[in-house]
Formats: sequence, C-alpha cells, structure tokens
Amino acid sequence: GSEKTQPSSAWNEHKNRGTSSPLSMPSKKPQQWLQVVGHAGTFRVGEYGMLLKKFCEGEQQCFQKLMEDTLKPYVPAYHGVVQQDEHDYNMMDNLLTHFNSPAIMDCKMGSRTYLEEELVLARERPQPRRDMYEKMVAVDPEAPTAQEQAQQAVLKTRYMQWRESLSSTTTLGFRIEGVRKANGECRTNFKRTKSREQVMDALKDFVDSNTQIARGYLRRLKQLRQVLETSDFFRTHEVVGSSLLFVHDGTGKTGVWMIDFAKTAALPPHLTLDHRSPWVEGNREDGYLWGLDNLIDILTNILPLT
Ligand SMILES: O=P(O)(O)O[C@H]1[C@H](O)[C@@H](OP(=O)(O)O)[C@H](OP(=O)(O)O)[C@@H](OP(=O)(O)O)[C@H]1O
Ligand SMILES: Nc1ncnc2c1ncn2[C@@H]1O[C@H](COP(=O)(O)OP(=O)(O)O)[C@@H](O)[C@H]1O
Repeated sequence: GSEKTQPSSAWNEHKNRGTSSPLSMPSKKPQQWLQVVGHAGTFRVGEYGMLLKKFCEGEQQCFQKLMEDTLKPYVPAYHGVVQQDEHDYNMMDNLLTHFNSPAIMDCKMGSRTYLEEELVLARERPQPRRDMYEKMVAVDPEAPTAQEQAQQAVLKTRYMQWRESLSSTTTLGFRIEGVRKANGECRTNFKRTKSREQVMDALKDFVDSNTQIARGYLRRLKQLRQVLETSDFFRTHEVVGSSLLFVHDGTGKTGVWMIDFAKTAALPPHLTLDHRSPWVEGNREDGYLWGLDNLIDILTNILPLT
C-alpha cells in the first residue's frame, strides 16, 4: 500500500515557458491545484490547466469510453497519455482551473468500496496487511479480532468493510472523505461521520450555510442523476471507489464532477446494473444511485436551514 497524502496547502504553480498559447487552451497563468484526499505522489500539475494522474490502464479505458458517453460533461475532459520523467500519466482537465480560492469536497460514492474481484482474490490468496491493521487500531484499538491482533494484520477487504460500516457508506451509500474550505482549513477526519445528522452538519458547514451554493449543487446533482439513469457507460460498469468532487468559490459558482475511475470495471456483456439494488455477492451492484438519492435528499433538507 502506498502512503496517503496530507492535505496540501501549497499552490502548485506551473512555469510560464514563454511559448504562445493555443487558442482553445486556458491561459498559461499559474494554475492552482489542491488535493483533498487520495494517494500521495499520484498527481502532477501540467500546463494549460491540465492535471496528470499516474497511469492506470483501467482508468484510461473508462476515460476513453466516458468521452463518448452522455456523462462527458460530468467528468474531467480526458486528453490521453503523456510521459514525464519516465512515468506515464493520464492527462485530464484540472477541475479547479476556473475557480478563485475554491472550497472543495470529496464524497466517495456507493455502498461498497472494493471490487468483487478483490473479494475473490482475498479468499484465494489472502494477503493480510499490517499497514491496514495499524490504520484500524489508530481509530479503534478494539476493532481487530483476536486472530487479527495475533497477526497484527488484516485483509484489505476486511479493512474496507470496517471503514464502510464505521462511516455512512453502509447506511447512506456515500461518505465524505475530505473537505477543504476556502480559507484553507482542511478536514479529513470523517472516518466516523456516519449518521444522517452528522453528514448533514458536515455538508452545511461545507456550503457555509449559503443558499445559493446549496441550490447550485442540488441542481447539478439532479442533472447528474438524470444522465446517470440513462447512460450506457453507467449501466454497463461497476463503479467502485469513485468520488464526486464538489467545488465552489466566493462568486457563488459551483461544480460537481465524477472522478477516480481506477476501480471502475466493465461488466460481462449479459449483465447490467441499476445501481440501487442491495449488493449480494455476484450481482455486482454498487449502490451508487442509492447513495446519490440520499445525498440529494440530505442537501434538500439543508436548504431551509441555509
Ligand atoms: O482511506 P483509507 O482508510 O486510508 O483507505 C485507503 C482507501 O480506501 C483507498 O481508496 P481511494 O484510492 O479511493 O482513496 C484504497 O486504495 P484503492 O483505491 O487502490 O483500493 C487504499 O488501499 P491501498 O492502496 O491498497 O492501501 C486504502 O488503504
Ligand atoms: N481532475 C481533477 N481536478 C482537480 N482535482 C482533482 C482531479 N482529480 C482528482 N483531484 C483531487 O485529487 C484527489 C484524489 O483524486 P483521486 O482520483 O481519487 O486519486 P486517488 O486514486 O489517489 O484516490 C481528489 O480528492 C481531488 O482533491
């Protein structure tokens, strides 16, 4: 397992190389990029409002298909593979480019955060992990079983299931992973944010009780839901570990995009998902739309409080 990032407070500048800017590209002025959660060292800031993410073939395939799908406006535009310092990267739009001092929130969608395939592998070739054991006891020393304590290690699927039930993933079909407020304040300690009330408070705090912002997010999420319900891509993929990235700024501008398709897998040809039915091993359901329904419902209930 790789290290997780600390919320970065740096404004990553990219250098003005003195070349002329192609007409369709954003300006060359230094682009800001702030990472809220996720693996450390995965990203680099590219030129002209681009973001480079360490190459992952599954993610590339998703991006390629998404660029031809009705979901295209809801994902960062994809621009192919580039090489830098002997590493390959998937190049995509930096979603923060057109915001000023943005507030950012990462919500991990779905009622399951590991692939069915990972569950099969864990049975066939169990690989207990010490790093995950340590992350577990740091939150709750009582969480590991006697056997896990003896081994000082847990299986990844067990760790992921524990995280799901500790947070709102199991009960609401999504969880808040991290928030960065416009003033630079960062919060990633949402591991135990589970109840509807806790989630509501966190969302209210994120939108700063601003009605215009809450309405903007709600409108966008409802549009996204409509598109998801008819998208060919969505119907034919198990979408696991993917997030919605919320961005707003002081001008009242809001945006929500789907990000992180590293664990989004194409289904066998005969199978499609409704993304709302409960998961039973083998049906591959991910609870994505069930989570989005709950998220929309909670945001709707926040409106009168803003
Ligand atoms: O959030 P914490 O509790 O630290 O747990 C992390 C997240 O679930 C990561 O998901 P994400 O990438 O969505 O942030 C996951 O990466 P995967 O997505 O690769 O499963 C990590 O697995 P490892 O990378 O195997 O440690 C796991 O350790
Ligand atoms: N296209 C993007 N534009 C702006 N920020 C992004 C973009 N993609 C990812 N991020 C930032 O990086 C974080 C981690 O992204 P993610 O793709 O989930 O990486 P990982 O697989 O390492 O978890 C997100 O929470 C967000 O803050």
